[in-house]
Amino acid sequence: MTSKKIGDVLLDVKNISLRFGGVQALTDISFDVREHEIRAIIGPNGAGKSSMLNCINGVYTPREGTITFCGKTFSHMNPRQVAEMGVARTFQNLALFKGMSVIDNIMTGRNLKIKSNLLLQALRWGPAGREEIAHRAAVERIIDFLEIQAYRKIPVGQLPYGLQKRVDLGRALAMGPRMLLLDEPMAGMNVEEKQDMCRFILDVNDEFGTTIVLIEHDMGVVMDISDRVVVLDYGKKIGDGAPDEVQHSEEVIRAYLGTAA
Ligand SMILES: Nc1ncnc2c1ncn2[C@@H]1O[C@H](COP(=O)(O)OP(=O)(O)OP(=O)(O)O)[C@@H](O)[C@H]1O
Repeated sequence: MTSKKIGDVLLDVKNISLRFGGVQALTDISFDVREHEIRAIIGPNGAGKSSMLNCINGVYTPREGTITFCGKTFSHMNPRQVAEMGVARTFQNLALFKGMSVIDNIMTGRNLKIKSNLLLQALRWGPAGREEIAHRAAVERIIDFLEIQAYRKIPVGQLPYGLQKRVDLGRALAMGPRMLLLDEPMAGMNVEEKQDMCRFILDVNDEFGTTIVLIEHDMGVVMDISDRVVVLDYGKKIGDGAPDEVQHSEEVIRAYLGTAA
């Protein structure tokens, strides 16, 4: 789609299988994500998309298979370790503190980067004070980038849903990720909010060089912004390729696109 430079493989998912009791959520899934790519994961409800994302960011431990990120292979990893390796994530059902302001919510994304101890932070003394100033500046840059300056001090719970999703993106960006996992970033949005979110995703990818893996149900969005698409159905991979290829695959049309609303 664009002339941007796609790099080497950043994430390599190999032969991942995952079960929940009697439910086979994922069966032998393999795909890769290249540096600077926007990679979509699509499929009908219950296809295994969120489970796949949860395997990548260490929330679920797959029964079989490996995940290699930045050349490091793991089969067991907790979410904190994954975050420390540079993977951030947004959630389908927002993971924000509704009573806290926009700025403080985004600041929580900096937690992993804060080095000074709690007492020094509380006193805002010496290095802790300087560190806090640097983190606040980073948060302000994200607020400007996402064009939410007017809402900085407002409790997130008072904002419309589309803006809350933008704050959730800001929280993830505050982690300074190399790869961003977005779980249905446009869900529940109106057309205008979707257009805004698309623009921000493309800008994050372009300006920060962040690699993006997203789950999305809106086919128009997926086809517009993705470089490559993985298609899951009943936990199996049934398609993988450029949006055009995937769109014209008979198996994909039968399983998903043909039945899309
Ligand atoms: N924590 C869990 N415990 C038991 N079963 C689960 C759990 N999470 C997911 N499943 C099951 O695994 C399968 C895949 O679910 P998953 O949520 O990954 O699909 P999805 O493609 O993300 O669906 P949706 O588009 O509806 O969000 C489904 O059959 C689901 O019921």
